[in-house]
Amino acid sequence: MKPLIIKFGGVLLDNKDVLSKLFIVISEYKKNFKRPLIIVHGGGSVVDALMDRLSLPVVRRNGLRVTPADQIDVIVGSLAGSANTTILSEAKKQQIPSIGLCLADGDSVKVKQISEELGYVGEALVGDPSLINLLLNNGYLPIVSSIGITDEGKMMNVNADHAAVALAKTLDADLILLSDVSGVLDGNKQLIASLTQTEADHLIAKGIITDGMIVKVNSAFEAAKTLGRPIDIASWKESDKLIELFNGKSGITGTRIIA
Ligand SMILES: Nc1ncnc2c1ncn2[C@@H]1O[C@H](COP(=O)(O)OP(=O)(O)O)[C@@H](O)[C@H]1O
Ligand SMILES: CC(=O)N[C@@H](CCC(=O)OP(=O)(O)O)C(=O)O
Repeated sequence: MKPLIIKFGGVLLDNKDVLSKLFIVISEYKKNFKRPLIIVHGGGSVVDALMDRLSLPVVRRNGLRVTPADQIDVIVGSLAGSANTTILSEAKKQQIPSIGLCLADGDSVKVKQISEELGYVGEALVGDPSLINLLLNNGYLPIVSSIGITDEGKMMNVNADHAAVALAKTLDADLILLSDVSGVLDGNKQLIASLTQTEADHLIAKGIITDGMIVKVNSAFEAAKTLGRPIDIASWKESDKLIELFNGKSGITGTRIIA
């Protein structure tokens, strides 16, 4: 059975109760279904809060955080440090054997600087599956932050949806993108059950899909095309539906992205 990557981030990391509930579901899933799981996480809102406390500016271009040299250390501390360890703590509470990693560990996802303008922001590329497969074969749950390192040894901030897609390609894994919304919403804030690239392009052009959701939808199409299967975007809030979602059942919840 293919491994499953569950990606989450955003305000979930500020919400310990919901994060705890999600880990109860993950623990149940691990006990009942022998499928290897991997978590990839972001934590953009945790970084935003830290930037605010440090009076550092937050600038995003096309959904990506501009990351100057004087911010990369605090972003690494926030994502690969506190966000990663917060998630690890929830796994430990559920007695799930787990390990905190970043994209550079085992060269699992390769990273290349995107442009001088964006600063220390990395493009996520297919890497080496060996380390994560070794951990999965030994029963560990890898919890991977979206911090990477270039071949030249520069730390990079990677959008966590991009990171999750690159890791899914590396491991030939299934992928679910969990967020703080029930899925992709239309102009009347109603959930869209499934989306093709043409429909999505139209909603982006009309300004109905904006900001981080543009990155998420485009990442999902990229993954769906390469992996040859649909990708679900759903909410981490709907814990009662997640097991079925993890098992690939359609029409349960969220938006199904179809290449
Ligand atoms: N059409 C849309 N449907 C749903 N969410 C949207 C849409 N357009 C923009 N968004 C915004 O995208 C956000 C999710 O993207 P993002 O904040 O990057 O999520 P995450 O942190 O989970 O990766 C939602 O909270 C919402 O504010
Ligand atoms: C380059 C870039 O934009 N990096 C993101 C990484 C975190 C992330 O993607 O977090 P979510 O999954 O919560 O959105 C950032 O700094 O916010």
